[in-house]
Amino acid sequence: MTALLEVRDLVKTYGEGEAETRVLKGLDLALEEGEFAALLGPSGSGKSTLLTILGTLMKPTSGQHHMLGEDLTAASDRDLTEFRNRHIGFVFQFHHLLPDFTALENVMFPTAVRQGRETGAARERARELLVRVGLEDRMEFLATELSGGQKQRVAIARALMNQPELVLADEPTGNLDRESASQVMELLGEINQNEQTTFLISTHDEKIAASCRRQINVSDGKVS
Ligand SMILES: Nc1ncnc2c1ncn2[C@@H]1O[C@H](COP(=O)(O)OP(=O)(O)OP(=O)(O)O)[C@@H](O)[C@H]1O
Repeated sequence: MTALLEVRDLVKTYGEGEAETRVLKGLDLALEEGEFAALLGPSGSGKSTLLTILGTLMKPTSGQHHMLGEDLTAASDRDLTEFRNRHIGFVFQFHHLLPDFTALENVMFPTAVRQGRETGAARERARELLVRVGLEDRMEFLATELSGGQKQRVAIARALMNQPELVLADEPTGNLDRESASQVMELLGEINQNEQTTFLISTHDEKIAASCRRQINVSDGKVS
């Protein structure tokens, strides 16, 4: 296997002076292509902070960050945005769907906005993805007309729109009942198997973590 991403000696502090909180304290982590990994750790241990940095949405205070052979450590904000749009998908606990738009529009819009136009190809890809996540009969439903599990499926389809190599999921099942949670995990597992997409999934749920092939524990600012 080839390393998809690697961070070394990652440090992240929030605040300054007396208020300074050191959250990541020299964390090292490598993810191989095609991994399906759970990110575990007590509340406040820095899981979201790590995902935000791996997603290039925030820079670390210090440390190295490489992905797909690119050194992201010193990249400009503009380059990071482009890199993120091409290579990384996000799924959050609260799906952040646009309530007044349909499932199809929610999947298609981020790409359309980025491209500055709505292409037929984007619509086709969004349709395919919604079929893929089992929502072929809900494409034209408004986000508000969907169940929690269905909304999360839409969010997963949206995350896959640009065929990212890496999907970062922050508590993707945190808001779901047990059955919807295991369906969502099954779906992520299928996508991982079929498309070799790498997944890093933060969770507090031991069962969810056990269903992943690798468990990564964060404690005291490092991977233990
Ligand atoms: N923007 C911020 N400013 C200051 N402190 C922050 C900020 N974001 C997070 N923190 C602090 O960093 C620590 C780690 O937070 P983070 O959200 O990464 O933890 P987590 O492991 O994801 O927690 P949880 O499991 O509860 O979601 C916490 O102590 C938190 O208070």
